[in-house]
Amino acid sequence: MSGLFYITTPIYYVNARPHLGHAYTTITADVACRFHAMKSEETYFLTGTDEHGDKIERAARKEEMTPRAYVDKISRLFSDLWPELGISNDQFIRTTDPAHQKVVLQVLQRLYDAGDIYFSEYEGKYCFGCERFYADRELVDGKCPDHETEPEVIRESNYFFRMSKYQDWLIDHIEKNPDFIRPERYRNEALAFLREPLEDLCISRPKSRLQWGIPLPFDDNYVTYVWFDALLNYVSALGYPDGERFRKFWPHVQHVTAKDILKPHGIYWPIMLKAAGIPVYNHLNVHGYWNVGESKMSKSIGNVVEPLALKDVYGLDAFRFFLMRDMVFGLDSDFSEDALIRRINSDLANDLGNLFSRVLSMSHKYFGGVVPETDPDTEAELARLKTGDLRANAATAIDEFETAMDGFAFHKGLAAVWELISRMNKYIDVAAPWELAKNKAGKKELEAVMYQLLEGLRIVSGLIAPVMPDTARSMQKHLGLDPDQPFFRLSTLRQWGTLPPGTQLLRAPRLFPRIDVKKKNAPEEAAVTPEPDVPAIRPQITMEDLAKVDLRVATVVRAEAVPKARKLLKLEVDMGGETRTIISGISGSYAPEDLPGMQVIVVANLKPAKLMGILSSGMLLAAVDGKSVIVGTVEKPVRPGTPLT
Ligand SMILES: Nc1ncnc2c1ncn2[C@@H]1O[C@H](COP(=O)(O)OP(=O)(O)OP(=O)(O)O)[C@@H](O)[C@H]1O
Ligand SMILES: [Zn+2]
Repeated sequence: MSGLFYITTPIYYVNARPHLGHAYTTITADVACRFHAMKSEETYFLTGTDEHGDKIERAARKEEMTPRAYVDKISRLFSDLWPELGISNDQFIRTTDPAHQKVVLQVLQRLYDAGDIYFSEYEGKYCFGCERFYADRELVDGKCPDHETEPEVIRESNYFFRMSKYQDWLIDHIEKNPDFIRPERYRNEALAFLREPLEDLCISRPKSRLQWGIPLPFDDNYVTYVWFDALLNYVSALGYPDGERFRKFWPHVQHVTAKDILKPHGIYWPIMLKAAGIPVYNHLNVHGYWNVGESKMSKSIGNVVEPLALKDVYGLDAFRFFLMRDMVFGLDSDFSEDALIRRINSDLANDLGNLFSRVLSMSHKYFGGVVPETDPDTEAELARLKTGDLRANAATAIDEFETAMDGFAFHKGLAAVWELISRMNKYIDVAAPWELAKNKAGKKELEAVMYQLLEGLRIVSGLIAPVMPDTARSMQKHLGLDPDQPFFRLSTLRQWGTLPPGTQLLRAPRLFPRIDVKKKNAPEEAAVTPEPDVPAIRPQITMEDLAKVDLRVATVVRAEAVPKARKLLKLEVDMGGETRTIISGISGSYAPEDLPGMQVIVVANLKPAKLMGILSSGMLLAAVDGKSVIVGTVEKPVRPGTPLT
């Protein structure tokens, strides 16, 4: 463990107000930061705004403001939003900050002196919407792929950064450091890009065309264009080159971005760092897009969702939980309010909320709201007998959570916690405390059962803290713990038996009110269980009908995306004695790397069919709940090929 952690978000371009996409990236960084604090690391969290360029000049003109007044206004929309979303950033940087501009000048001058920046005339196809030149091969039918307009041919003299010189170095670096860009699909994308010769990067604009930028230190007729200005924020914020914070945190840096800026972060930035003699970052963590229907949520398209509006209706923690749980980090995800409501009702109101209030209510009923004594022998005996071993389940959940969160697989980290919650819910049903309470002889067992459940809740409350800090604090408070003490530390969570017997518990709260799907916008006050709509049961069949279907357990060996298909994955599964290819429409809910090793249930005698030109021999069983698809599996590992009867 390094003991230090530095995380950054992209600096957002201030030509429009923030939307859910920006909120997602920033919440992601916040969750990662809080998680590392749980590991007792010292953390530093940077976000900010990118404030130069002609899109901003134009946006300001449209509002009849000076660029300065305009960027002040929009930047404030971002900096004011973050506290509302529970973002714990240590610094908010603006590329118009004088200290930042000074660093940009220093680095540019150094690279110019070293011969890595040169002056050259350039003729090219320029898209004014994108503010960049396009190579012919990047155009679609001769048009800009984003704006669908034909770029104009313009001739210009400009300054260029000699990126080509560092191409081989970068390929080697990415190959030697498999986690440098993650998840893997983006590493592969970066490597694929580097298979083509890397062109030098145009880094300036003549002042005649753009004034709103940092003037080049070696030529006053030009201003810096985009990347040197923007990317250097990650070091200038730390007081590069001599700042104490730079020395301390830079060796531990991780960046987070969406895939739209993979190229600048995965290619330009490491090369800029290398050329400037600054150590290269540790990890670039890249996520996909929130889509609305078929399109990326984006301010240019105008299909944006306001994060504050959702937070105000559904509550901050529920909103943060939904974003972290529903998106597989790295893949695209469809946003819908219905999906958000489903998550709140099932995972939060039902699974977690009910568990918490059930356990607290029973503790009040049986022990007057005081944490009971317990003894290890009874606990061990219970685990052996019938009820399952919550202590072992909790240890597994913590390990899986830690591994997943370290690797930015937030959805998996939360799934591990919900697995523990589900085991605790089952534990109550099996242990049936209400039966034990009926006679005196059951007292010791009852105490042990309730103690384990309370201890399990303490652990759950700690594990959810990075994603749902307010709920975590509330749970801790109700468990009689001082929420200001470092109970969220992973090391404390690992110590089974930390909750002191004799602690006074508070009355059970309602952590998450169910949302009435019909009334939607208002969280409902009462009612606990009814589930959202499920399809009607189909007509009856006989045993003979059933016997026709051959269901087998199979183990996934390999999984990959099917090119050009949005929802399909190609799986190789081990059926015991034979390996089959199965195409399955689960890519919206699973990343290929999630699947190898997972045991699935396959309809083994389904007639093979071709999907996207690939023969699929069999079908995976899965629960389809709206847009989320959950693969059916077996409760314990079994031999591949085992039939289900
Ligand atoms: N749909 C989205 N899903 C996830 N993240 C997004 C989304 N849109 C924006 N972001 C976040 O914001 C960053 C880009 O910000 P930008 O200001 O360019 O937003 P935008 O709405 O995509 O703008 P534009 O429509 O002009 O491309 C991304 O790298 C990502 O961090
Ligand atoms: Zn364009």
